[in-house]
Amino acid sequence: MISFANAKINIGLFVSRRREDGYHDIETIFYPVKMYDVVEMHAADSYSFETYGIHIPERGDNLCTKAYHLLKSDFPQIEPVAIKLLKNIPVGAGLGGGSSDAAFVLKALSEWNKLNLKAEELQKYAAKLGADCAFFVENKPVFATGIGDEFSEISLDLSTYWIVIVKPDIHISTAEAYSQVIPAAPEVDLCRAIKLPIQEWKYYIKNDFEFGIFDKYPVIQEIKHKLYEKGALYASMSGSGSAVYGIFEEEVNLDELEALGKVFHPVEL
Ligand SMILES: C[C@](O)(CO)[C@H](O)COP(=O)(O)OP(=O)(O)OC[C@H]1O[C@@H](n2ccc(N)nc2=O)[C@H](O)[C@@H]1O
Ligand SMILES: Nc1ncnc2c1ncn2[C@@H]1O[C@H](COP(=O)(O)OP(=O)(O)OP(=O)(O)O)[C@@H](O)[C@H]1O
Repeated sequence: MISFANAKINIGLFVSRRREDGYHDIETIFYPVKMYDVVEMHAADSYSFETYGIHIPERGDNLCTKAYHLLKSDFPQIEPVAIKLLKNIPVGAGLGGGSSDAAFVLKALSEWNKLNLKAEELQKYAAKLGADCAFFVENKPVFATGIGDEFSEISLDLSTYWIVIVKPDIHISTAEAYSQVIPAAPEVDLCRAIKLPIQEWKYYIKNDFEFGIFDKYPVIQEIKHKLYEKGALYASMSGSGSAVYGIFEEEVNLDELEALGKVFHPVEL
């Protein structure tokens, strides 16, 4: 079984409160983008996991492996599988790649083993693997609250725009990024702001991580400025960075940006 695990961008991100458990309450909009990791699953005698493509810095088990064991602990009937992951989504980028891989493993295991798990059940498992992970179960544009795992659907379609993602050679740890934000009540109602024309978003929709991250890594801010110079209607860092996206009315030449980071053009498969 092959799954194509897509990335996400955050449109606006307010960090409102530090919780007792060390996590933070946030308000953000998650929007799926057409940039994919490939997760291949084969029947096997015992569980195994291999990665190809972009190198993933080791930090314990891969999220795909954690997803497999998490579901297997509740459903012992799950057959062993060999998972091969082709990693294309940059890591430490704020694009949610690892979370997406894990969510797609949960969905594939449920389907393959005919567990018939509903979206809400899969979301509960996903939330145990990472705050971002639950979003990828339904994978639709949503307004997210809580630690980023409570959703209300929104109507937002950017399919007629040209989205570009620029990833500088900087790996940002999500935990470290959160530790440097001072939480504050959101200044703006994101659900209302998102209904404004896109060229007005820049006046209202901001990402609270940008302030601290731009200070530490000025090149990320430079990328954002360049995207505006090139005509972006809206540009922002995604999640805790380091990737920055731009939303354009139409395709433009961004060769100049290659000097600052790798330029990705999300496309239909
Ligand atoms: C920055 C975002 O990408 C925005 O969508 C997410 O909030 C990050 O979600 P994620 O990568 O799935 O995060 P996790 O793997 O669950 O957590 C990594 C670390 O980030 C911090 N963290 C994460 C999410 C959150 N709402 N508050 C936090 O403080 C915690 O220190 C946690 O130990
Ligand atoms: N399948 C995976 N893909 C990517 N990273 C993984 C995976 N499994 C485990 N990880 C670990 O997660 C780390 C990346 O997580 P991190 O939250 O910092 O960044 P991210 O990929 O940009 O995601 P996010 O958008 O959630 O911030 C990696 O350094 C790696 O140690």
